[in-house]
This record gives sequence, structure tokens and C-alpha cells, in this order.
Amino acid sequence: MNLKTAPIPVTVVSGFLGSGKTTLLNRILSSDHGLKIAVMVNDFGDINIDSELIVSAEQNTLNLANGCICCTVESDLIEQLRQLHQRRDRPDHILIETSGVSNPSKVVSSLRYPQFRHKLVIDGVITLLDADQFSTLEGDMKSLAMDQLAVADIVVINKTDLASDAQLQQLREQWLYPNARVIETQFAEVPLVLLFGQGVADAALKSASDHRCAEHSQEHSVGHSRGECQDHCLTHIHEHSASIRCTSHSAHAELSHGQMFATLSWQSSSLMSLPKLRQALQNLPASIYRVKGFVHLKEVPDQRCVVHVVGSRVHLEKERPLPQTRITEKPADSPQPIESPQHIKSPQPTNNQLVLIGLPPLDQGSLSALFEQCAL
Ligand SMILES: Nc1nc2c(ncn2[C@@H]2O[C@H](COP(=O)(O)OP(=O)(O)OP(=O)(O)O)[C@@H](O)[C@H]2O)c(=O)[nH]1
Repeated sequence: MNLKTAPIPVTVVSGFLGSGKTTLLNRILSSDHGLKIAVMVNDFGDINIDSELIVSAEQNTLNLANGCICCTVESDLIEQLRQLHQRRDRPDHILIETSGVSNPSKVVSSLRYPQFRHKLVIDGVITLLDADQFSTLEGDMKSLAMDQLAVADIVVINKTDLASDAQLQQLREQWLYPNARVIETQFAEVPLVLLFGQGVADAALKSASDHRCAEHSQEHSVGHSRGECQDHCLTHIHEHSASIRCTSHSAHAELSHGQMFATLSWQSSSLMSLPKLRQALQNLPASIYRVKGFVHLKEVPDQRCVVHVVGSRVHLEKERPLPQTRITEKPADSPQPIESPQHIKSPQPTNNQLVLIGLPPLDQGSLSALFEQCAL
């Protein structure tokens, strides 16, 4: 098959809030697989925190319209996919990270539209599950998490380092659908061949062998196993790889999924106190399941820190620089990145940004007051 006209494989990465989707994406984008991967990120919250947490190729950033990927931005998703397919530097693979409050089945059905026939092929749906927090989900949250599992081809039981043997056993026995392949991981260490499928692995192998250098062709001729050849060639082709990131962000305090979730954001320009912030995060109302963002702490004056709250777990760490992926030249007819204040990459030194996601109603006044008290 001609690789230039072959359908592009698309993998949908799903999973409830904080299950490790961005961790998985970063692992893939930082790996030396040699594939040109386009990533579409659908964040839920008016500040797009995920776009700053993902390994990026900024010049290729495209923005979708506001909203939850499965509820309101279908037309933009379709348009971006169409444009990706038309690019001269077509990606080898497309990854779509749905927001933690999305049901991936709608995305999957969009990918099946006739206009994508022979252009895109669904490689699979990967759903991550937070082994530590899954059992704490109740009601609508649990139903949504189950919907995400129901459409999965691969279920990744992530955060096994935080779960007891009994918790893991219960997950395996009670909550998994029979058809999915199940992998248990820490920090989303999923084998790449499982993610990309043999089709793409073969394409990369073929492309790499087309470009192979003299010493590699000699190695091929003596008959290495597929894995050995692939390792050599994928390293070689990596020099031509690029990552394209598309982001979507929802409007302030938007509700989605039948009004199931609400989000609000808080920003300030004051230094914050670490013990006060930690205490505030540990004492959030139970209706708030997820907090993520960046803060500047008095105790860490030289760099900003990343905040993650998932369920009852609070995690703060110094921001680590993300490796930048190599970028290929953009075709003249490709869409220009849209400048937006929400995507300014280097905020002022004391720009704290937090996004909170939970069950409505979220009380903006009292939550803002809670964080204001952490400011010095
Ligand atoms: N201990 C532990 N922490 C993990 C693991 N995987 C991810 N995390 C942490 O869990 C937090 C949430 O991870 P993300 O990758 O941002 O989760 P996400 O699914 O993208 O989150 P949303 O986009 O908000 O739904 C971060 O602090 C990660 O570092 C793991 O296996 N073990």
C-alpha cells in the first residue's frame, strides 16, 4: 500500500479525571519511536493546563473551539482531522486525548463518518483507570468512568504503585469488561507496540528501510529479527519526526455531559505559602475531584510548581522542563496557530493558575477566598 495515501491510524486516549492520560501522551511523545505523531488535546476548563503539561511543538499548535470533545466540539474535531490529513507532512499516527469528563464513544463514531473512509482508521481506544482512586468514585462519576471502560480496546490500570494488592484484585474481578486487553502500569508505562499496533510499526519499518543508511542496509541483509531491525531504523527516522499538538479549551465554568461536571479557574499574581496551599487542597469540598495548575511558592522562589489533586490525593512538585520535539517545515497551506491569551507559554513569574473540576455547584466565591488565604 502507498503510505502517502494509506489511512492514518487514530488512537483515542480516554480515562477518568487524573487517571494518567497526559502522562501517557508525554511518554509516547518523548519516546524514540521515530513516528510523526499528531496529538489533539481536549482539556476541560477555561485555562488550558494540559497544553502546558504536554511535550510540545508550539509552532504546530492548532486550537479547536471551546467545549468538551464529546459534547460540543465535534465540528472542530472533524475540521482539524480533515486538515491534518491534507497536510503535506502528514502524521504517521494521530492521538486524541479526550478530557477526563468525556465519553470517547462519540469521538469514535465521528471517526467513522463516511468523509474519513480511506483517510483515517481507528487503531484503538485506550482507557486509563486510576487504581488508587477508582473505588472512591460514586454515582454519575462512576457511571462515566464505566462508560469509558466499556468502549476500551485496551484498559490500562495505572498507578499500581499507589494501590494495594486487594484493591488491584477487586478492580480486576469487579470492574473490567471481558473483551478488553488489560495492562497494569505505573506512570503509564505502556509498551509502544501495543499502542501503535502492528500496522504503524510496519509502516515505520518500511519507511525507515526506505531511508536507511549504508551500515543499516548491511545489517538488514544479514537477517535481523523484526524487533532488532526496527530498533535501528526507527532511531534513524526519528530525525524526521514531528509532533503536532491541537488543543481545545472550554469556557469558564462551563457545564457538560448533561450538566454532570462543572469547572472553574482561579488566578492570582501573589506568591503562595506551601503549607497553607497544601492544607487548602487537602480540605477542598468533596465535590471537587480534580485540580491542576501552576503556582509560585515562597518556599520555591526559583521556579513554578505543578499542582495535581486527583480525588483525595494531593501532589505538588517543581515543574520539570519538557523536552521539545523536532518540528518539520509547515506546508504553506496549513492553518496558522491562533494566538490566544490562554496559550501564552511563559506566564509572569507570579502567575498562579488553577483549574478545579467537580460536581456542580462549585462556589466560586468561597473557593477563591480559600486560595486567596494561601497568598502571602
Ligand atoms: N503515583 C503515581 N502517580 C501517577 C501515575 N500516573 C500518573 N500519575 C500522576 O497523576 C497525576 C495526574 O496525571 P495526568 O497524566 O495529568 O492525568 P490526566 O488523566 O491527564 O488528567 P486530566 O487530564 O485532568 O483528566 C499527575 O500528578 C501524575 O504525575 C502513577 O502510575 N503513579
